[in-house]
Amino acid sequence: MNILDGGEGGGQLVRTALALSAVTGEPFRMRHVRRARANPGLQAQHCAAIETVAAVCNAETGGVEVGSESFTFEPGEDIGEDETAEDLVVGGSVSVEVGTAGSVPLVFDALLPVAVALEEPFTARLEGGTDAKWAPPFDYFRHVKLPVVQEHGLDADVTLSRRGFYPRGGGKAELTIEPSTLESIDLTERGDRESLTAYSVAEESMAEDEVAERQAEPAPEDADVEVEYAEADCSGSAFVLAAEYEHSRAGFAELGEMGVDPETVGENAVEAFEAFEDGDAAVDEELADQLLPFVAIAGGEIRASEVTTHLETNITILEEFGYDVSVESDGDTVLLSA
Ligand SMILES: Nc1ncnc2c1ncn2[C@@H]1O[C@H](COP(=O)(O)OP(=O)(O)OP(=O)(O)O)[C@@H](O)[C@H]1O
Repeated sequence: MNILDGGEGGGQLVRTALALSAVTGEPFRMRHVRRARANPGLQAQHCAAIETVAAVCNAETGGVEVGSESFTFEPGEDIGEDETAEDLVVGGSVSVEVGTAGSVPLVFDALLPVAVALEEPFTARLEGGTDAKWAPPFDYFRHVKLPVVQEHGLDADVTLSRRGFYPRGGGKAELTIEPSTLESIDLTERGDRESLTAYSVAEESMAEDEVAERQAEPAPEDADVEVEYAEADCSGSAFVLAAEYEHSRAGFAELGEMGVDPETVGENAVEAFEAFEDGDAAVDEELADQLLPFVAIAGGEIRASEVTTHLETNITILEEFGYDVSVESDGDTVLLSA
């Protein structure tokens, strides 16, 4: 069994380990889960990711509860003697409640790479936060990350039936992954920008104050603007600026917050977008760390703006599963290759 140390990073190490364990069939124990965080151990969102990925590969799990700093994950509980790792990953579906506003897109992140090991389609129905803090808002997942992996051969589809904001959550979304073969992920040049779309969403009671329109006000003039007011269990808002380039994509997301003007929410995302366009990275910082497991599995090269701690710690987990990802400085950018 692979013994992993989760102490140097956050929940992303849990998600990466789950995906790779399901893909390789290699069981693992993770110790010191989120040890340096103010609330160490597994949180509801991580337990939901474990439950979801366990369902797709028939895994036996141990120590999975909120606050636990050590857990085990063993794919293929019922595996027969003459079966191989590929037989572990089964099709079907699972319904999981993340609870309150725990992030649904982060649970999807853990499941998405497992498509490369599937024999039959698998659907995960999740309930929780669709637009939660410290996580990709739903429109980032749907309009930035998912298209990138789809363009590289991953067959998956997502639908949203209800938004869920902090603190109540209650959002509902479903991800279906199909058996897929990934192509090498080569994202080293952006090329010219082909489109820019601002997705601005707010809970319906905020329409009176035109929150979604005001978030989108600072968007560049050439951006298409999509404003949405959604029914949800509590108020909340999100803004995502999604850029599509000749060879790549990038997204810049902000959540609305009490005491912060909607215009400032939009401005923060626009500033991040402008800084990105001033540099030479091919993908935004968050996408770089989220694509790493795909680069490890399929090979390829990504040009990112810098080595974030998310990238560094994620690479250590990939290495534990036998994947080799190198990081090389190249002028003002870094090249991640496998
Ligand atoms: N604004 C954003 N846009 C896109 N992705 C984001 C954004 N904010 C965070 N993310 C992504 O969310 C993930 C957060 O991972 P991280 O390990 O920090 O979170 P976690 O599972 O909530 O655990 P922890 O609380 O331990 O940090 C990362 O993959 C990061 O790229």
